[in-house]
Amino acid sequence: MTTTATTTAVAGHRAGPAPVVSFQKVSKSYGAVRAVDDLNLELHPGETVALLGPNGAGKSSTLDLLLGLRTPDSGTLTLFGTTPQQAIAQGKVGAMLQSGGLMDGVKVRELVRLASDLHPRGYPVDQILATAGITEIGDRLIGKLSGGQEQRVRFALATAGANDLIVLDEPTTGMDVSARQTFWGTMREQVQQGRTVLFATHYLEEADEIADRVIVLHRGRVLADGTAAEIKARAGARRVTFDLDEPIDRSALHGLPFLTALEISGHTVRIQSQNADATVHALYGLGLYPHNLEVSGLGLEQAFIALTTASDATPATAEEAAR
Ligand SMILES: Nc1ncnc2c1ncn2[C@@H]1O[C@H](COP(=O)(O)OP(=O)(O)OP(=O)(O)O)[C@@H](O)[C@H]1O
Repeated sequence: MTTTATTTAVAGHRAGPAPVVSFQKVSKSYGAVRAVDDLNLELHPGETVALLGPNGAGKSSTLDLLLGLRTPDSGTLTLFGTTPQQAIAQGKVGAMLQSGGLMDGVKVRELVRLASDLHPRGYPVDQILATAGITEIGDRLIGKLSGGQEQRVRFALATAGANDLIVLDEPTTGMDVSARQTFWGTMREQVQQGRTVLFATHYLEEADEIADRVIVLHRGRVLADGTAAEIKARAGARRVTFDLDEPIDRSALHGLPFLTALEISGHTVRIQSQNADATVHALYGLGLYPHNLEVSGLGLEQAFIALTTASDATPATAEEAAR
C-alpha cells in the first residue's frame, strides 16, 4: 500500500463541509507493536466524542496522529479537509495533552498571554483566565501549582483562541470531583459555541454524562461507536446477582457459559453474561439453587469491560486466527 500520511485532495469527496476529522485506514506501529491498526473514523462539527479504551488501546497514539505529532505509516488522515499541520497553523485546533512541561519559571498569566499571542485568533488574556477559572492564580509561578491547577492551565492554553476542534487527552486527571464538574461545565459552554470536542478518558462516567458519541478503541481499532446507550445495548451483556447457601465452587462457576465476569463476596455471586438465560439455566444444571436472583442491564463501565473481554476472546484478524 502506498504510504500517504496526509492529503489535501479530499474536497468534493462528499456533499457538505469536510469532516472535522477523518481517518481512513490509518495505521501506526512502534517496532512490532501495532498501536493504530487500519483505523477508520470520522468526526463531524459540533460532536462531543469520548475516546475510551483499556490501557494500550491506542488512544494517545490516535490523538498524537490527529495532532500531527506523529506520522501514520499508511492511510489517509485529514483535519478540516487538510493536513493536521495546516489545520493547526490556521488556529483551528486546541489541544490539552497529558505530557509536556509547562515552563515552571513563568507566571500563569505570562504563559496564557504567549498562547494567545501565538494563536491566529487569540482571545484577550483576562477572558481566557476567566473561562478556565484561573483568574486568581494568574500571578502564580507555574512551578508552584497543584496538579489540578496545572490541568486548568493546560485547558486555558487549549482554549486560548477560537478553535473549531478541541482535543483533550485525559483532561481531568488530578482534579477532584468538584474541579471535574466545573471543568465539564466549561467544556459544555465550548460545545454550545459550536466547537467539536474529542476527549480520551478513563472515567467512564464522564463519557456517559458528557459525550454524545462514545468510541471504544481496542488494539488500535474501533470496537464500538455510538451513543453511550447504544454501546451499553451493543455489549448485550447482563448483570446477574444471586445468593448461594452451599459452599461456592469458584472453578465450577467459571465454567458457566457466556460468562464475562465473576465476583464472589460471601454467599453473594455477581456475574456478567452475554446470555443471562443460558447462564442461569446452566447454574441449575450444576445442581445449584440460586436465590434472590436479580438480572439487570449494564452501566457503561461494565459494558466496556464486556465488549473488550469478548473481543480479547476473539482473534482480531484472520492471521491471528490462523496462528
Ligand atoms: N513511543 C512508543 N514506543 C513504543 N511503543 C509505544 C510507544 N508509544 C506507545 N506505544 C505502544 O503502543 C500501544 C498503544 O499505546 P497508546 O499510548 O497509544 O495507548 P493508550 O490507549 O493511550 O494507553 P493508556 O490508556 O495506557 O494511556 C501500547 O502497546 C504502547 O505500549
